Amino acid sequence: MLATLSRVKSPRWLFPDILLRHILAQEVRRKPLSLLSHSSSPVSDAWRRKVSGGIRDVSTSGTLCAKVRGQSKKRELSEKKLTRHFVDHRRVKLMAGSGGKGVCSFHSEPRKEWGGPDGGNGGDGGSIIIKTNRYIKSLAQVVPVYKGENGQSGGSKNCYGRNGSTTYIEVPLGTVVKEQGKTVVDLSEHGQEYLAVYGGAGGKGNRFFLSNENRAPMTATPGTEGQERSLHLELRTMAHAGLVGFPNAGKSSLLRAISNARPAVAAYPFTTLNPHVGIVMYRDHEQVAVADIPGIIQGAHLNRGLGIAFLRHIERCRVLLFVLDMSTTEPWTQFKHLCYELDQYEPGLSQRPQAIIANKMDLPEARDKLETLKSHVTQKVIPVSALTGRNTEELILHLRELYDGYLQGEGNSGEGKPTRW
Ligand SMILES: Nc1nc2c(ncn2[C@@H]2O[C@H](COP(=O)(O)OP(=O)(O)OP(=O)(O)O)[C@@H](O)[C@H]2O)c(=O)[nH]1
Ligand SMILES: [Mg+2]
Repeated sequence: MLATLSRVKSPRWLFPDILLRHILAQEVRRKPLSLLSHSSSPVSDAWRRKVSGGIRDVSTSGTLCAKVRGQSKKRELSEKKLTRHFVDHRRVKLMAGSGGKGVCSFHSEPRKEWGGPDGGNGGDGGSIIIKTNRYIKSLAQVVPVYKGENGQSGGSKNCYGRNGSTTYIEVPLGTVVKEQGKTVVDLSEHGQEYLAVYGGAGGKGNRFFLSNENRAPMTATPGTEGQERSLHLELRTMAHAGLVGFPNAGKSSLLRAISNARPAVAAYPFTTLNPHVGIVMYRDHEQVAVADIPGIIQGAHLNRGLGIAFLRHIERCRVLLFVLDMSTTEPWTQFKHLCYELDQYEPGLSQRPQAIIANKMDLPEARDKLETLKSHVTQKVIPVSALTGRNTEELILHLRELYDGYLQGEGNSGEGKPTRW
């Protein structure tokens, strides 16, 4: 091709650059690199360098030219970072928009002496609505103060002011709205709305006051102030089952073993600082949500350790899985302490349908204690090893039994029913 070009001695400018680049690229692909460098082509080296500027001589394959990207897998947030992102309670001040003021004006037109009143009403202030969204997982995006949009003032020529638009505060499923310590509403369904503050009514223009007695009213009223409220939003994680245990008992390891959740695991207490929810999948497509919460210690209700405030996250769990570390001296005492702390948070909380998970059964010291533990408790004890995954099937099956029992029993009453995931 290049030979042809040289033979006809066509001036370079006859070929647009783009065409020449294409021709040279074809040539480059066809010839081996060694030949290209010693090519006897009449095309000058400088020109060749120019037209092949954008062409890679060595590789013309798309894969090698492509930008090298890192793995597309989303990086997991560390527990410390997650603590910054995961906010489970917020105090908010809500101020609805005020109504726009009504206007006093009279129609004026040439040769129309008595036009009459034509002042329009003001628009209503915007209300503020709290709405649940299942795709939001924390209250982090909720800001401390919300101010609704004010209604616009009315105008002359009977123009009404525009209403202030409604402000929506999106919150996760399971948000409880409290005012002065009392629960106002429990938002547990996707798309559920709670009208928290009403916008003020728009004022009336003087046209509104026109009557047979008063043909030229001068009265126009200002809009009323929007409602104001201080509310406390509290998130209670929605899960069917909750893992309860002392720090280091292996709750997070267990959740990793039975579900797709990836909470951090480490050999020191209080690794988990935020609740994590994992979904256990069954063959019939049933899904059971299991929540891993921070560890509880003896005296947690006196604010020892991390306290028990995070127990709000298992308040909605209908099934409790007590995870005991079988390598400790007296796992059954741990169980008693756990029940006591739960009852301190909410009397009767420890009485929910439950099972005891005897974890770390791979350790030799654990095996001897299993029978003693069984003799101390009446509940079903499931020996497992979260580390090796041994006997987790029994746990998964028993969890399903507890879940089905809940669905047939009190679950059908509807009250406090956790969402299906
Ligand atoms: N040998 C053995 N070690 C385990 C087992 N399960 C968990 N561990 C270890 O116990 C340590 C604590 O495990 P975690 O899953 O972080 O415990 P946790 O209960 O979530 O702890 P906190 O988040 O602090 O409450 C880790 O070093 C785990 O590797 C088990 O079945 N066998
Ligand atoms: Mg943990």
